[in-house]
Amino acid sequence: MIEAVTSDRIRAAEGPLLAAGTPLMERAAHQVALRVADVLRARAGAVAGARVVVLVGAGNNGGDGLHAAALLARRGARVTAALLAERAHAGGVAAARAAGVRLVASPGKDRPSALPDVPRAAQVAVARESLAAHVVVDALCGIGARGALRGSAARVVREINRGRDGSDTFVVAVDVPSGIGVDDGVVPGPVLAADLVLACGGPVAGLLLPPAARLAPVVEVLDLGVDVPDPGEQVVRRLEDADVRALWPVPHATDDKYARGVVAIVAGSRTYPGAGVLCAGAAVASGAGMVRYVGPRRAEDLVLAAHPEVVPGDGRAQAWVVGPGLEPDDEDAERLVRAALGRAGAGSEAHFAATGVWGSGAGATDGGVVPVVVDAGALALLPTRCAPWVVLTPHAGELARLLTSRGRPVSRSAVEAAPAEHAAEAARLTGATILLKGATTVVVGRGGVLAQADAPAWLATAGAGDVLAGLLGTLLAGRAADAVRDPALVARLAALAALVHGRAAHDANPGGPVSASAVLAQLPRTVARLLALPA
Ligand SMILES: NC(=O)C1=CN([C@@H]2O[C@H](COP(=O)(O)OP(=O)(O)OC[C@H]3O[C@@H](n4cnc5c(N)ncnc54)[C@H](O)[C@@H]3O)[C@@H](O)[C@H]2O)[C@@H](O)CC1
Ligand SMILES: Nc1ncnc2c1ncn2[C@@H]1O[C@H](COP(=O)(O)OP(=O)(O)O)[C@@H](O)[C@H]1O
Ligand SMILES: [K+]
Repeated sequence: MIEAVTSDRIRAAEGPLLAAGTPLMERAAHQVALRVADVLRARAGAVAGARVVVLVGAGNNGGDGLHAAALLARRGARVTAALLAERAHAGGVAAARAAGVRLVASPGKDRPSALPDVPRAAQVAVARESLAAHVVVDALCGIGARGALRGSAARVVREINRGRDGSDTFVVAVDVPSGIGVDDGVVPGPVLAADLVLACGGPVAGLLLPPAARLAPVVEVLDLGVDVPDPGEQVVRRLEDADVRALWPVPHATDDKYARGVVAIVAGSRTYPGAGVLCAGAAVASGAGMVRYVGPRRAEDLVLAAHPEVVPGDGRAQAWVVGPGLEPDDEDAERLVRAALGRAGAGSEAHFAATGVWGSGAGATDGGVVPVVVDAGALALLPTRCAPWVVLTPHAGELARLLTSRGRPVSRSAVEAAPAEHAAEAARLTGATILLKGATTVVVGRGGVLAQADAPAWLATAGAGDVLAGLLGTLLAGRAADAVRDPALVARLAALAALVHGRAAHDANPGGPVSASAVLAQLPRTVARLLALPA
């Protein structure tokens, strides 16, 4: 599991070390130079003679970049450092100059009036040189960044981005891709997408959160000897493949189908029967003890034809999945959804306030409270407050509608610009655990925030969400008693579903298109592969 914290935690952890004179910048620069050298060897054959451009900002992030530039120049790389702010780290400039780094001082705020035409030309020259380099090091700003990139830095990044399509420039970002919201993952202006991020001491939350996460697909942590104390809930987590085994409900030798967990599904309609087929199929394929299906006759016939192990009709279950492919104004479906939501229990928060525990967990196996996954059409049927083992699985448009219906009018694009913030708002307003789908899926529940970026973009295809809902139903049914006792587990299981869903999409056809049915068919093998990994 990767844990990322807010930037103030990193600063607090670094403070005492810096006060004691620990050379953190030298350590960071040394490790950045080592990793850039690895990349240069892979891309240019050798460090000596390889071309590197370091984009340097005003603060210590720029200092890291300049010291790394000096180390690379001493190993024979041809390094240009472009100073793109009105000042630069003095020690770093001296080290770079002494090592033979070519320093390009962009005309910053202090110079434009003297040299009216040069700024633009200099910016274009730096961008051109960057696009021709073997590696560009982004050391414009790190955790000290506030708001969108400004000034020359912003203009050079825009210029590079304009030429980047079709160029194979490899960008190494020091600490973060400069200009992302380091704590909230927003992308308020131009940012250079990184191929590799070298996080100094520990990753900040913004690296894992959408939309910034897509600009930081590979994050490596540089060990600077900085110990970040337990951040409590001020943390963003990402499950990794090695976490699957500890969380997955693997059957015991003595289990029967009921002990393993029954999932009941209310999905599919006369108009959208396929949603029922995909959702029920995913619950079967991910290993439910038994799957029940309740829906209109045509959908039921199709579900049973595709998955004869599904049991038609209502009945006891350890988890419910409601909503995929339901039609609005279908009174039968609405009644079933409300009944399922009723089984999750609404008075749970009062119980928690009175006792300090969420539930006994007993209900999950004796017909009492059970987890419920609420997707698509059922999102409009929520009670005022939900228990945290109710998991809502909206995409951005559905979350916008949900928030708007609760008196927080917001557009889909606003949700997409700040997914974690809006998911947290929905969790506060409803009490439920929120799984907000997207290229990076964000889960907000008790115990904090998780962000998973495991899926190829090919997964953005009709029906993929129905598969995810069925898969999550199986996980919640398999661990229903634990989930009701410990709602932090609910959020982890939701993130686990997103991880396995994304991996199955990849495994089904690496690098190429996948259908929702192909993801479903791949689930058993992907689960087996992940369970075989060492924890
Ligand atoms: N605290 C430390 O001594 C260490 C810090 N390290 C590095 O130092 C970084 C933090 O350094 P700083 O606190 O100096 O801050 P940064 O270097 O991250 O950024 C602050 C500087 O960037 C400018 N800036 C802020 N927002 C900007 C924007 N939107 N557009 C353009 N310029 C902007 C500010 O004017 C300021 O000069 C870390 O991210 C890490 O890379 C590492 O060297 C390890 C040790
Ligand atoms: N760009 C993307 N990259 C990777 N996965 C994506 C991307 N966009 C969406 N997804 C995933 O694809 C699935 C789409 O689900 P959803 O929108 O509910 O589709 P449907 O309602 O048709 O089933 C979700 O799991 C989502 O996280
Ligand atoms: K940076």
